[in-house]
Amino acid sequence: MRTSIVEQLRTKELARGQMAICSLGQAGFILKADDGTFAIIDPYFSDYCEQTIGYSFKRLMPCLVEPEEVDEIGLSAYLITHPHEDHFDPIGIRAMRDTAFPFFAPSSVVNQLGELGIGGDRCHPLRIGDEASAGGWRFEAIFADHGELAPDAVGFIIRASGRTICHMGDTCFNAEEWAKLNRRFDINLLILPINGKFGNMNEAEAADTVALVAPKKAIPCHFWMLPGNSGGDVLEFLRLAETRAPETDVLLLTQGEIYVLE
Ligand SMILES: Nc1ccn([C@@H]2O[C@@H]3COP(=O)(O)O[C@H]3[C@H]2O)c(=O)n1
Repeated sequence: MRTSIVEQLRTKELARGQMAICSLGQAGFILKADDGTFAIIDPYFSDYCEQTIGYSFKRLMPCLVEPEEVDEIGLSAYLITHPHEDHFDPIGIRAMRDTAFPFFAPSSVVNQLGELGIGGDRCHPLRIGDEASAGGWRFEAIFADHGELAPDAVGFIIRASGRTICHMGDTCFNAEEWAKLNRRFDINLLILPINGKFGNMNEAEAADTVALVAPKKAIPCHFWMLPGNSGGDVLEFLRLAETRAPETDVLLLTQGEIYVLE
């Protein structure tokens, strides 16, 4: 029998300075730090999008990690970039039994967490520029522009194991803001959308983003999950990013793949 992804992550030995990154599909990732602690960002566990929007948002890839399995690893933090169904999954959150970890998210999400009965003491509303921490993890909410669809959307700088990750959330292209990220942070890994839908960057804009932010490594996301809201030509992204950002190592993760960031 195949070892579950959560068990693979739980037993993964990390040397000092390493961080494990596991893609859950769409914009979801589980992160493990070198002290053995975990954070999760934007996991889409259920079929909530299909239930609320219809078949154009039916998930094409099965859920690889159940919320109940995430309970077993004892999260340090749960991050949500904005309230859309494929990033903030109330079915998945309701299924979790672990009530010890805090949520970090924009106010619109925190309000909805309240409606799910998740108390204010566990919820930390963040606006662009706000910083927070949980155990050995440090977070900063950064610029994202998802337009009127999600006016308080954010991205996140995530720090642990001495590494700096940037998850851009859902956002359009903004050269000025990306140059600011480059000036402010030495980013080990950039995670960015390439789907080109609902205002998000497409593959060419995402490749330009990698060039402007100049991270050491980059991973595309938001493709191959929901027919109406994934997309983006991933091969074209890889080709363009390799040409336009030759200093950056651009990686393609399968859903469920665990990558160890050095
Ligand atoms: N018919 C639709 C189409 C889209 N949507 C939501 O719009 C969001 C745009 O960006 P996203 O965050 O990737 O998720 C989309 C849907 O939640 C929606 O709620 N109904």
